[in-house]
Amino acid sequence: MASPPTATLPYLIIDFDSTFTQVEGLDELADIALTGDPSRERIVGEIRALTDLGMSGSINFSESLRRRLTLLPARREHLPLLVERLKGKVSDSIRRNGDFFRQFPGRVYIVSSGFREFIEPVVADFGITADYVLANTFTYDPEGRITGFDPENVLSRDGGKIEQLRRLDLTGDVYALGDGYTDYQIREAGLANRFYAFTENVAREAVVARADEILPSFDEFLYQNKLPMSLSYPKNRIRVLLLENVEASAEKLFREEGYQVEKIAGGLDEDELVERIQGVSILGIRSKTNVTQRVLDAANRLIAVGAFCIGTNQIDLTGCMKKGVAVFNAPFSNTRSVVELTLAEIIMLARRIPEKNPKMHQGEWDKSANGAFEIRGKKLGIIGYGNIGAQLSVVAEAVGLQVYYYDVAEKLQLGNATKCRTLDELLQQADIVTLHIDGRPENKNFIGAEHFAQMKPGTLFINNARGHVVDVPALADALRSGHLGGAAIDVFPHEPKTNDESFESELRGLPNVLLTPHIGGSTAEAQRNIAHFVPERIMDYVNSGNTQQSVNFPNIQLPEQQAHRLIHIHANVPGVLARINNVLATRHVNILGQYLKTNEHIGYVITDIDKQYEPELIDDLKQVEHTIKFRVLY
Ligand SMILES: NC(=O)C1=CN([C@@H]2O[C@H](COP(=O)(O)OP(=O)(O)OC[C@H]3O[C@@H](n4cnc5c(N)ncnc54)[C@H](O)[C@@H]3O)[C@@H](O)[C@H]2O)C=CC1
Ligand SMILES: O=C(O)CCC(=O)C(=O)O
Repeated sequence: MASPPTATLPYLIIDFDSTFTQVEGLDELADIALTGDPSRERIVGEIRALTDLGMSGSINFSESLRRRLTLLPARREHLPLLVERLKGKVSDSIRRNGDFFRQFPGRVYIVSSGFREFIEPVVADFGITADYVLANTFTYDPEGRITGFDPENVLSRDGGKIEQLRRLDLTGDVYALGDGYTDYQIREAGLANRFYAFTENVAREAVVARADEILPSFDEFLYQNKLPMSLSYPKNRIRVLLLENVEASAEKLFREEGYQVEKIAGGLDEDELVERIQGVSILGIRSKTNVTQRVLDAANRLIAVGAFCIGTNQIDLTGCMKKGVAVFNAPFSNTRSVVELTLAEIIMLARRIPEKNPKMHQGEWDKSANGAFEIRGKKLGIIGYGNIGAQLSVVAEAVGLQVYYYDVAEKLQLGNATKCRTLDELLQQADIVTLHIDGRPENKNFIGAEHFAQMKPGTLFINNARGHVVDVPALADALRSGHLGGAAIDVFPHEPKTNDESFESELRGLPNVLLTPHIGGSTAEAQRNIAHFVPERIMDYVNSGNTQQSVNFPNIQLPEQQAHRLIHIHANVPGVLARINNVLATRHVNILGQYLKTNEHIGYVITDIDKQYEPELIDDLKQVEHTIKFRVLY
């Protein structure tokens, strides 16, 4: 059996407000009762502040409760609405582990200073019956208005939870879980062996400081106590490191799933990353951080790298693969942004705006048509007809450019675009040359002096792809000599790691040259798209093993998981699958489904098996020769 033993569960005393649910019941009740009332925000705010003072131990609990209820204009008919709302706000990790509560009837008590009227129906969905809910009760006037609380109920008093626990007189181990000071007091009074500060929704300093353990999620409690849980590993133990100012929603998405996230504004150089990578399971970068073999050697827990951009040339993809690290990028999230910038640059260069704009700022009025032309009917040469090149082709035709393109790969010709069989053919006829090739190492200095020489005099040149694909000194020469009519460059072989570093390049100060700080993909839309796309791919990989869209792993889109899933990454040598299946057969494991895909370096096998298996199976599988990484998903 994979599931740990269940007999020895201690009694769990779990708080309700901000622990079982994400919110405080009375705050929500006030919010419902005051719908449409102009003073709603103020009163709810005052109630929240009083809740906080009571929970952190700053004022007496009974005073906090009394003052809140005085402010609360709620009625009996608001309660069903509150229950509905609270059912949707059960803490994520509690909801995830609903089966745990159903498995242990009689061992879990909800002890709360909140009110039975809304607690009972919420916890009933988890198999916790009314007998195991210890909470306050409201009092009402004849019209159904809530007037206060039953003063006879022990939980309405200061020290109420302690007294309630005394009366319960539980024998054996008792663990208290909650976010409030009164939950800690149960332990302080010697009525619980341990107090766990539950911080998934709120972390109160005074409470956390006194806890035996801090629980960022209920998964962590189950994991620490070797109790059956819905996840194979608590997410709060998985560290995510996000560099280079990745847009905020990425952090939010990871945090919502319970991951531990650290963010750094700039990029890190190799030495810095080597130091920071220890213990990190998921690394998020953009174009400036290099994931080298040295970084991979220092990475002891890395399972995935997210490139929050298109390019992945900054990552040693093969090195990652051989270490069982899956890499994901956002292959089209900023495509349109680069296309729009390129089109704008074509027009700006054609009108010599890079020269005219600074003059205007210096008070110089230089009205002339010299060297300025319309783009209509001009020949645009696109080198690299991938996602960006092809989309630019469509947009450029719409504004009257004649498109010529060159690509090493066979590409679908869009609209009226003309395919060039060789690079020379394109260079010799284009009025504007724009680069959209990828940054693979073989493309280093792809465009050099001999290519600039082949371009027509006055050609405009654009590089929004990667800095190292152009020989920059040769470009500077071609601009200085006046052979090129202008250039727009967004990417450079050496880019500052942060906005605090200065930008050095021999392109600075050259005429009709538009320089931008690698902002082709830096739009709100692109960053938002990327910040969703990449975390979703990575979390799907962590949760289900799905490698669809990975840039270095064999792509497998897996069906929904059946029972337990074994994820095995191994060196692609003959016989590994046979060995895996041999182990499964020897341990009499029933296979429900199996999926295998390989590439030149690794094999990726996913096996769905019945939940019932001997725990030794896992060690056996880890020991299969040529295993790189192995994990189990529940
Ligand atoms: N400036 C910025 O902020 C951004 C830059 N980029 C860069 O733009 C470039 C293009 O991106 P996508 O179109 O999404 O990539 P893609 O992979 O879809 O297209 C690249 C195309 O270039 C072709 N190619 C590669 N080497 C070539 C060569 N030597 N000669 C001719 N064709 C060659 C490939 O066959 C492919 O069709 C990448 O380098 C990417 O990193 C992407 C997004 C933002
Ligand atoms: O915005 C970034 O960080 C990099 C954009 C880029 O070059 C890419 O997506 O490949």
